[in-house]
Amino acid sequence: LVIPRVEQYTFSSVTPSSSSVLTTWTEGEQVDPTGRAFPRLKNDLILRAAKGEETERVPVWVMRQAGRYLPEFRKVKKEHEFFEIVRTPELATIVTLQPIDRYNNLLDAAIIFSDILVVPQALGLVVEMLPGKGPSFPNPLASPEDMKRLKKKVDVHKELQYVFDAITMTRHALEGRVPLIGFSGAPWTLMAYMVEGGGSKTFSKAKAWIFQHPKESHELLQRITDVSVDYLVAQVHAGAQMLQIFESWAGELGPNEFEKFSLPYLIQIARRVKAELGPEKAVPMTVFAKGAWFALDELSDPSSGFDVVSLDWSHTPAGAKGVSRGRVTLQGNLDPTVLLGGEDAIVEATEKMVRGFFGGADGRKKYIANLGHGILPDVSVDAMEVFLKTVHRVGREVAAEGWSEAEGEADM
Ligand SMILES: Cc1c2[nH]c(c1CCC(=O)O)Cc1[nH]c(c(CCC(=O)O)c1C)Cc1[nH]c(c(CCC(=O)O)c1C)Cc1[nH]c(c(C)c1CCC(=O)O)C2
Repeated sequence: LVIPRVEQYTFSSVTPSSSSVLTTWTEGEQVDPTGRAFPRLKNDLILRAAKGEETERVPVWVMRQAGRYLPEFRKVKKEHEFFEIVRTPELATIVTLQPIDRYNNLLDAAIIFSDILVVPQALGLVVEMLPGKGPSFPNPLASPEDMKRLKKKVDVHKELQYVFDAITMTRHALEGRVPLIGFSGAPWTLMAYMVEGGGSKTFSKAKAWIFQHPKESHELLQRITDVSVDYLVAQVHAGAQMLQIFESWAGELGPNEFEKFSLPYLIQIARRVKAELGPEKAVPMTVFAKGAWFALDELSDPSSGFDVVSLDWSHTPAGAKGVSRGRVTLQGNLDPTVLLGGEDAIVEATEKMVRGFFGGADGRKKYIANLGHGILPDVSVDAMEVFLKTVHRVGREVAAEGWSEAEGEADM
């Protein structure tokens, strides 16, 4: 692996976008919950892209970047169970840093190693991670009656302090190399797991709930929302510099049901988290509503409260930009299986994507490269490197072309 030299990013060459919504980002010194100063951030590229500012290249990170495709992760997994890693701040820190260390200077963000299912656990449900099978709830919510089993009041500091400790520890260990992303599952996706008891082909149990028991479904979604707001706010206090909400099963709902059972809770989360943090502490928020191509217009509306919309691979860059109309930063959206296609396929698809989202008259801003869903376990570490390097190269090329075009115009 060739490790590039440390780059310095200038703050002065960019002008803040007038369309950056709702928040300001604290650029001064930030302290952890004990009052100890966090290391100064050396690479704020992704935060500037989220704010809508022009960037000199394209920031990039990858969903599930700390995961089974990494041999160093599999090594940790041999000795420790999944939720043991999640609950042990030292282990979560080590694993979060693995891709950052391996792809030194190629990744522009770290995402805290945890899982969306810690919130159902905090609500009182048992969740196991079965090797090779994924998450499993021994006692899912079979009917609305079962909601009695959920904790009425959840103190996130009592139930999930290990996540906050992992965030604080990781933020120190990162030494300001890249920002740290916190996350949570969106209410519908968590409800789907809580009712189905695990993954599902049809989600027929969870979907039957929303049609048979709409009132109780809203009650459940609201309870998950309330915990999620506290959970996300506390992640920022612990040191998270950006937040992503994973609505992984959005596409299981049609547009009408998404409108009722997903979107209102996503918006509520973004608005309440920002209101509770206030303008001084608010951080950029990303929504990933997988499969909800029909909701891009609404999610791009500044009133939704999101700064970044993460796209799956069902969008073309031109199509997504046409609908989103520069109101938010777009993130995504390479089909994760392209990384199984070999170097030529990766370079070609990545180049097309980066030029599509970052190029053009309105380009050089509002774009963060990522995959359209998590990286697959059978991707090689070299394929990941090809993807990251291609994003860097093409992003710089597009930015340079843009600047010379602008100079050309000024000459005329
Ligand atoms: C739906 C969902 C889950 N978890 C998550 C989502 C939303 C994102 C998405 O849609 O992929 C989110 C998640 N899960 C994990 C992270 C860590 C941070 C990262 O590197 O992105 C994040 C952000 C670790 C993990 N979460 C899980 C692993 C694999 C654990 C193992 O080694 O067996 C990791 C690294 C397990 C998990 N956890 C979950 C499933 C369905 C599975 C099993 C399938 C799989 O392995 O991908 C629930």
